[in-house]
Amino acid sequence: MAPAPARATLVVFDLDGTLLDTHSDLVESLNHTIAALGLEPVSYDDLTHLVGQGARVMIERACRLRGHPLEADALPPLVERFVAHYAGNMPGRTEPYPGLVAAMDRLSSAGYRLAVCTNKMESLALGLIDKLDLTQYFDAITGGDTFEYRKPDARHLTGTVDRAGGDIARTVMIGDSINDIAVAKNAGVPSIAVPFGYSDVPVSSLDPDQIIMHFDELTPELVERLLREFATKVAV
Ligand SMILES: O=C(O)COP(=O)(O)O
Ligand SMILES: [Mg+2]
Repeated sequence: MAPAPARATLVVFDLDGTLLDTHSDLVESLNHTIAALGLEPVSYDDLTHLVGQGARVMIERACRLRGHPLEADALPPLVERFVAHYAGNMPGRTEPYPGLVAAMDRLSSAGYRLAVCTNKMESLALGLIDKLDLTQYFDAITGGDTFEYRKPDARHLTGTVDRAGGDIARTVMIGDSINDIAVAKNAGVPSIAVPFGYSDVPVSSLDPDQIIMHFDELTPELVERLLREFATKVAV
């Protein structure tokens, strides 16, 4: 019997702060949301401590930051207010980071599959990617509410890989913050960190396998080298 064809190599992207510079719209919708409680607006610098676990946690953290911890029943209407504002303004000022589209073209033409694994709500991720006309690049897009678990739980990444028809042994994860590097470590795949997103610590302290400063550096050669080096490391 002929051997089964090798499954495609998959590059999985985080969304906020990695694929897309979403900061203006996140700050604007968050401030619109907390203004309902009379709270002072937050700034871009605050965002690095607030983003990472989806809108619910971001709102909770922003309220705490403004000295107004929330009771459990206060949260759902605020989440609704955030989602309505954010979805209503998409794509707003959000745009892909420089060089992203060229990098995705380069990888796709070389036969690589691409996917998104974000802790953003799935509906917001799908809507935003669609508004920016990028949907056709991805074999799977999963959000923080797609499964019962989310980054840094390994199953969010392995579930994304399954949906994209990938192979966990031929997968690389790229992201801007601790959840992305941690999910890669938890799932046993190499990671690439970008320093231009929303990490509250320098990405080098997260111990990724590679840091790239610009998407020009994201090439098939880099992906192959990381997979090769990672396999050797694991085998030792
Ligand atoms: O929206 C968030 O809180 C996190 O989103 P990300 O996982 O795409 O960075
Ligand atoms: Mg991110």
